[in-house]
Amino acid sequence: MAENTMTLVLIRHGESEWNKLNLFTGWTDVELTDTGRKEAAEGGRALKADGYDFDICYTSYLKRAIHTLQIVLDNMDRHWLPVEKTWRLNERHYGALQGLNKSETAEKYGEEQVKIWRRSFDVRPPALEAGDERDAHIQPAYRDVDPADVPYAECLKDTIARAMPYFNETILPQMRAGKRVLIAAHGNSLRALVKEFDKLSDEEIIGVNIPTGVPLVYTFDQDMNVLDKHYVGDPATIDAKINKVANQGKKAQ
Ligand SMILES: O=C(O)[C@H](O)COP(=O)(O)O
Repeated sequence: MAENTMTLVLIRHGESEWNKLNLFTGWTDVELTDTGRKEAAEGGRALKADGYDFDICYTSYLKRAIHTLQIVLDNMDRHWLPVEKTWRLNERHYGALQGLNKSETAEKYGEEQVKIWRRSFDVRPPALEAGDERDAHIQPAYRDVDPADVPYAECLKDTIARAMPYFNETILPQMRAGKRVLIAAHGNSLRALVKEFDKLSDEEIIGVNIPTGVPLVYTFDQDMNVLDKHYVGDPATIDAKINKVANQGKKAQ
């Protein structure tokens, strides 16, 4: 790649306890499973084996992404890298669906409705009520966030509206200054970035599913045109993981 290109690596957290149980998670702060920790370690080892290195890392306020990043850095022997955490890279807020099983929700409301809640660009899932125990307004992690910015439910459009300003104002200047950036985040906060990077239409983004724990490498020119984009790892394994995510909203067989 030419010298004035910028490299950015995205990684979705490894399998979480609620991915394993197939529950809508959103801002619920659940831990990685052993499988998730292994996925993160494999992601870190694959990056190191392919010669990647980083100068600065970003992650969300949610421990499944934070721990994924720590495991990746552990496997790259890069514990000392600066890490900035922001709620703006949190998973899309799944509102009142948080805690419900995706297949059971498809049995109850139909697969089409679940697909709309999971993948539509601008239809929000049902909102949480203020004061619900799942309401982020009453959680310590968000005590310094303007309450007006803390959602009760988000569609992808909302996630883009809170993630992209952070990307453009905080992350992109680092990239332009020549820093190699790693972002550990979530299925839908990464879909938000991918939609913008790849200039996908509201329809095209519906078909995009991000696998757990697999590094996704972007190379941009200085105008943020994508010069290259590829996952690091075995293509068949990655395809199987992508299909698994796509099928999580189907009724149980
Ligand atoms: O929040 C969740 O449930 C997952 O992290 C992403 O879920 P999705 O693939 O159903 O949107």
